[in-house]
Amino acid sequence: MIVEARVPLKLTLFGEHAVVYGKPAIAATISEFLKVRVSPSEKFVVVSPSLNLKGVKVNLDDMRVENEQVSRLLNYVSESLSAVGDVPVKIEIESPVEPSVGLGTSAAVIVGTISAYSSFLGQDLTPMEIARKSHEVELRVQGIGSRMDTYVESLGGIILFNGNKEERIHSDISFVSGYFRRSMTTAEMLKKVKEFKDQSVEVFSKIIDSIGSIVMEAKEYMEENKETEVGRLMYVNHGLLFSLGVTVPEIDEAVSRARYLGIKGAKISGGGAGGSVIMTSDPASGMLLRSFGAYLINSRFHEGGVTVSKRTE
Ligand SMILES: Nc1ncnc2c1ncn2[C@@H]1O[C@H](COP(=O)(O)OP(=O)(O)OP(=O)(O)O)[C@@H](O)[C@H]1O
Ligand SMILES: C[C@@](O)(CCO)CC(=O)[O-]
Ligand SMILES: [Mg+2]
Repeated sequence: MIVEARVPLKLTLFGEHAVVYGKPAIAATISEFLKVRVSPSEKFVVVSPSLNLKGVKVNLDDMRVENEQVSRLLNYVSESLSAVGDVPVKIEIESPVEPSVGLGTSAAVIVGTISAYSSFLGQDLTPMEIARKSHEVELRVQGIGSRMDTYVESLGGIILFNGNKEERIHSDISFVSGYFRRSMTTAEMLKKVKEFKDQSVEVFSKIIDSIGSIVMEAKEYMEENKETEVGRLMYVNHGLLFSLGVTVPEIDEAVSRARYLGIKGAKISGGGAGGSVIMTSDPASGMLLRSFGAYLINSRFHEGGVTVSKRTE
């Protein structure tokens, strides 16, 4: 039997980083999907072409990979497998984007592996059970992190995370999005933000309080389809992420240029240090992102979360 999980990637519309410290945030699943296939095997095997591994040392006695960097990269997969079972399987991961681009690829690998492997073993988990298990794994691997990415990709939709509640939002506002290469992973950026917090407790607290206020205001405007107001808050949210040290020059320049060109809103999206940028939908948005060398993605909202299909060989 082969089991395939199809996981929508996500955009963070508002509130990244502040959400890790208990503030609200809004994330949405989009029409780009990472697939995880599980099939029978005598040993655990992981195949993931988009990881683009170079310079890997292999122990030829048992063909074991001996490389700390590789084991770190595969941590999300291996921890997800051990959270579910110990029957050896082959895992194939097919991603539409490069790893670590601010689109919740880490969460997608976890949600996909947990969904497909549990279904392969005959355990039928509900979307909420998948979300909870996936969050535990992401937190274990990263050390710091909120439930936002794993939950939104398990449950699907545009979701406001507020305290311990998830609230679905409906909005007709659409965004254009692209990504740049990143200089560090979300896990590394989360440590940097934590250092900021430890160095300037009061300033940090005011910044994340402001981000929290932006999120709650943006939620109302999103539901009322007020694009101009949503866009204005995107620029403010971006400015606060700049203050936290999460942005990079190419994204700051693209966001600043977007404002100069009259695009209603633009901001970085996700963990930062490069990664994704979102802009309100405007013919100039796609052109601008392309001119800065971003890879455009399909950011149309997708309603559903992870889905699983089974077929016999
Ligand atoms: N195709 C893949 N195959 C295997 N592992 C992957 C794949 N894509 C991502 N990963 C894992 O996820 C890690 C990237 O996670 P990271 O949180 O930095 O990026 P992201 O989830 O895309 O961004 P964000 O958290 O900001 O949304 C990689 O280092 C790797 O361990
Ligand atoms: C930066 C962050 O807020 C979003 C990453 O997609 C991290 C998290 O919520 O765990
Ligand atoms: Mg991630």
